[in-house]
Amino acid sequence: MTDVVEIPFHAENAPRYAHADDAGADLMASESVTLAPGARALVGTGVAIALPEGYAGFVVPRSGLAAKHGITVVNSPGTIDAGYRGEIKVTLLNTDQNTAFDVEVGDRIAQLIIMPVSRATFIPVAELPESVRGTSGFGSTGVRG
Ligand SMILES: O=c1ccn([C@H]2C[C@H](O)[C@@H](COP(=O)(O)OP(=O)(O)OP(=O)(O)O)O2)c(=O)[nH]1
Ligand SMILES: [Mg+2]
Repeated sequence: MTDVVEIPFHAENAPRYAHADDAGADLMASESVTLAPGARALVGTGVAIALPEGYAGFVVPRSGLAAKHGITVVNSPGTIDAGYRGEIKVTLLNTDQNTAFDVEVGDRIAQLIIMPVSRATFIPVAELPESVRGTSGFGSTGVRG
């Protein structure tokens, strides 16, 4: 890690890095919920933070829950704005079509990545500068290989 950002928080359980050099700090559920197959739920973490100006938090899934149980975050990455002082919540989705998933209080349900972000000034122009890609996209280079 290159820099350490100090982030005031308000909660019982702080987001927690499992290893000192992890990018994501785990977020714990503050409530229990059962996700039926294919169901989603907005799950509280009990955590509120005050990010410094110029930073954002991104709520992303945990790969273990995804690979083993099909649990993901609907709006991944969920964006935590620097000015947001409310509780961080996680929109969990159970993509498994057959098996329900139980979330217990204290379970690590997602992780929070803190990143510096740029603010843009959008400048109206008649034409955009040329580029190699131009307007090609959406599989223009082929979808396999
Ligand atoms: O996964 C998420 C995403 C967002 N938020 C909180 C923090 C964020 O700053 C705020 C607004 O998020 P966003 O801008 O993504 O939602 P919106 O639907 O555009 O709501 P708003 O109109 O309040 O901006 O909701 C979460 O707690 N979890
Ligand atoms: Mg918004």
